[in-house]
Amino acid sequence: MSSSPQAGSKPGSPTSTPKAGSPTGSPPKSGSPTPGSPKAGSPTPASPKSPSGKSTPESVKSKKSPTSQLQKAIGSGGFVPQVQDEEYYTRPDFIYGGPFIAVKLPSPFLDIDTPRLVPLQGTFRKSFAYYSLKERLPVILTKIIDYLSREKEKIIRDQKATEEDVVKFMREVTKLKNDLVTNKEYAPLKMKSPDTEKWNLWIENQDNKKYFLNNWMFTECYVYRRLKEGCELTKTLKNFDYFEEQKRKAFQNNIEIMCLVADRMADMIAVSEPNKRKADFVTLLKLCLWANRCDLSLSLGSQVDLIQAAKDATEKLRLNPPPPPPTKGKGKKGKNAAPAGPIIISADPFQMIVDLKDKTIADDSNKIADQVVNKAAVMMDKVVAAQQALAFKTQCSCNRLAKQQGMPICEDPTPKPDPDDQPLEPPPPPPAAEGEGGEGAAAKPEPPKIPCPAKLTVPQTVMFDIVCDNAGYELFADMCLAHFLIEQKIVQKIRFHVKNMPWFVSDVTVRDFKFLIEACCNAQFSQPSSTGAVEEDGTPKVIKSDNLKVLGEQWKKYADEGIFLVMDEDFWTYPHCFKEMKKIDPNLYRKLQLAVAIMFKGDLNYRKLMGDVNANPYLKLQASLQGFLPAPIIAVRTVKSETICGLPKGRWDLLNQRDPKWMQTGDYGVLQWCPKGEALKVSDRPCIDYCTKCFGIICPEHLDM
Ligand SMILES: O=P(O)(O)OC[C@@]1(O)O[C@H](CO)[C@@H](O)[C@@H]1O
Repeated sequence: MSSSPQAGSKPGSPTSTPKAGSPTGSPPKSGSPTPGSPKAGSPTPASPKSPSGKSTPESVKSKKSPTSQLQKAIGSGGFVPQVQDEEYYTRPDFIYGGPFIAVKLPSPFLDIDTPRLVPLQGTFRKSFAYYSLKERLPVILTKIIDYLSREKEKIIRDQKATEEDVVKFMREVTKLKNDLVTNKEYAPLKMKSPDTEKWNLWIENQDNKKYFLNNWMFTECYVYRRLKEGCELTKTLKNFDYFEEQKRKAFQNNIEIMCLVADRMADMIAVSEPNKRKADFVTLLKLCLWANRCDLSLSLGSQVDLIQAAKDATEKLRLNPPPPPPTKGKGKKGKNAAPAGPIIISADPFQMIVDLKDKTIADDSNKIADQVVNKAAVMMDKVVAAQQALAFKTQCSCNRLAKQQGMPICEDPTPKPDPDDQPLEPPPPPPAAEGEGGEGAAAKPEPPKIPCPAKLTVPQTVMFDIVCDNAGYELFADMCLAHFLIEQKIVQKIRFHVKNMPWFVSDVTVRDFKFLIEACCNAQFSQPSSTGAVEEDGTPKVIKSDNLKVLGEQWKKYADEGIFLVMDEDFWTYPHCFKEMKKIDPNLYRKLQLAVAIMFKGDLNYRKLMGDVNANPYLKLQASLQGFLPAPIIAVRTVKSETICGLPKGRWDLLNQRDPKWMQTGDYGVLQWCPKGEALKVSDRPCIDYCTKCFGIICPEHLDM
């Protein structure tokens, strides 16, 4: 039997998840034994090749014998189901009076790519989601188990942890991996943490609770949240970052590239005429784009060495040169021709930008540079005007707004002085200042003038936001852009949004942010160039970290002064796409509305912008955002999953013809711009601090707005 659906089977609606795999509509039953379940957790060497040429560990391969037994049972007509598919095919059913026999059930897995506008899911066996859940994520988990076992003593020493806790965490990861590869249902979180109830409710509300059969976004985020829970369940590993060692190595591996960039920064931040300033802005945007290749989750935790990667890419091009552009008409290159591309990819980060020009398949960088500068100038005028006119509304209205919303009014829990304890004689009034009322007039202390966040419609400073992706070189590149925007006086503050837990292997946490600044300050690198840079006399150039240290020192100052602000709001590690932010976290949405523009970095953020569906590649970015318009948006990402928008007509089809897996490699990039942002109005709900630090009298000061 073949489980492949009809080729032309209709995709679901953009919002509805297709009832995966159950043509009858009923969800497949679980709980029956899964033949040939892989032995979870056995740390494993790599083996079979993935679509992108990566290898898979032994422990996640389907075992030969059960699969071939199964193949016998179902006949050889269809594809051989993978381990986690099997329970749907052969559930032992008891026939009254007879033996247990295998019963064929319809498979929930479809042998197709993700249909257009349908959420990315492990259900679609030709998709990167399926491949990622089956091959990538188990390897990432196996590597944690390997690391815990290999470095146990060091972890105990560094984390001041007990051996018992390391073993406990290892067991949790092993169980998680086993649950994933055998496609179990999500287990609720057990450890009481501030977000536990929310997560358990979200799990409860999923139509399909199985790892492969629910939306890829939910499953992946859930796996990273469960990893964190593995640590929360211990006494001594609560703050342990199991990816930290990999992130630190990644920084070291790319230090030469960072030195090269730092050497150019002095020239870029110096006062310059508008054309040069624009060209530098564009260059830095592209640097940020290609730095997104340094993603340790795509490389399954293997180090991404950019110099080596450039050499590999050159070799790949040599073996598989791009076809020449079609000669249409007078031999002009058609607008949508498959890119011819260069034959050498330089390891020099600035040359790389030029070499990869044809791989930047949507490039709004010029528009971004122009419009961010213009919008920032307009905003600067408003901010200055509001400050001069003292136009910020400082009277707290939160009690009124709470009443209006039908919310309970919050009482200040700080104990009030007991009137019975008051001295009988009131203290004499302080002497009135000159000109301040008549004799005996008590000088009322002036309440501090703090703008009420619920009433802010103009930010207190001009801010540019970066929703960060990976630590190490990618964060370094983001900071270079931030530095440029500050030194060129385009904006006054940069808000870096990072994750509050170890996330997708290499995502930035607050600790990584601080580490990068410290590591730049302390860098001590001096080596002959490995990118082929030479002095005038032809001798290899010695690359040094002097300018990198200068950058580090400046960033430290910025961070101390609040000009660089790092924020790790919970929403970034929720399993939700951004179109849901306004409903789930209106305070964060409101904070973002105060930015002059928000740059979203990386593939995962891009997926969240697209609603994690296989988007229409020819629809404009603004329409693809499905209403998520807190401020003008810049999407910067190397393509590592099957969703994209805003391509010129025909481009997606051409790229697909050439290589159906082109969206999985990270070889292509987009720099896209949506200029529209929703205007910020006075809020109809109390401020973000209501009931914690604000009790309707004075709103606390906000440095992030
Ligand atoms: O966000 P990033 O670092 O650019 O990429 C993260 C990534 O490797 O992980 C995601 C999920 O596994 C994929 O979509 C993507 O390939």
